Amino acid sequence: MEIQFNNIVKSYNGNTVLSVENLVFSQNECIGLVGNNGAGKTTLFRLLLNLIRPTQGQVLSQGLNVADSETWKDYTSSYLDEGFLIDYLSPEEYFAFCGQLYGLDKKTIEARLQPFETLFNGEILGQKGKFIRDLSKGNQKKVGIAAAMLPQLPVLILDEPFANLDPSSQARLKKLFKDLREERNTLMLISSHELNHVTEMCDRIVVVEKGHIVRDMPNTETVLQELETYFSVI
Ligand SMILES: Nc1ncnc2c1ncn2[C@@H]1O[C@H](COP(=O)(O)OP(=O)(O)OP(=O)(O)O)[C@@H](O)[C@H]1O
Repeated sequence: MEIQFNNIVKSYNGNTVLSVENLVFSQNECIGLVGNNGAGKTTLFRLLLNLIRPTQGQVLSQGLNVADSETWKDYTSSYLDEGFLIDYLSPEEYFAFCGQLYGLDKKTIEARLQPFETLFNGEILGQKGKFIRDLSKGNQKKVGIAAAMLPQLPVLILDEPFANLDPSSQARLKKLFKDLREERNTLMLISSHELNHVTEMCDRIVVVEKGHIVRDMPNTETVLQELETYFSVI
């Protein structure tokens, strides 16, 4: 799997919010995208998922422009925000809906949700009469992440997966991500404001600042300190 940002510019009313000359994400990499509010992280994800079109340039997934080809949808799953959910469904119904898209039967869906049991903490499944709209923000996020991980596709994109989660849930989610990476080859792209989470689980850190990639580095022992210094002084 390879995703490439090729001379990308995204502007709104002449105001450039993202400008990326060349950025490549490759097979099996776990990339942590960090940056302050408004840096351009979500914009980068939205371009990659063809939710918005670049003003200039192309995002290529396996060499094909995501704006022209549908092929990337076969191997890419994502959860950016609650807009991905269907509020009037129960979590079970939503998982069934998402599973069916990928041809998963009921048993397989149940089996694949099993590892999420501790993360769900008895608050997601089996809640009679509770729909997604009735869940807390954190629990809605858990539903969205689990649904994105359900089809076990080679590319997984998650925007701020740790935000709104309590500390135990964050630790449980990290464990799920680590297990996923040990079990299968996945190109994982996650954004986070929480530097310690990304440095704990990613092998490459990309820093976005005011629409530009200002750092792109392998995760080494000194990276967390470097990032903390960087974010405390900019
Ligand atoms: N539809 C739009 N019209 C105008 N400006 C936009 C639009 N969408 C995004 N922007 C701007 O693009 C910039 C980047 O936003 P983006 O959501 O990508 O940041 P982010 O790094 O994800 O921030 P956060 O950490 O706060 O989620 C921001 O200045 C935002 O206001």
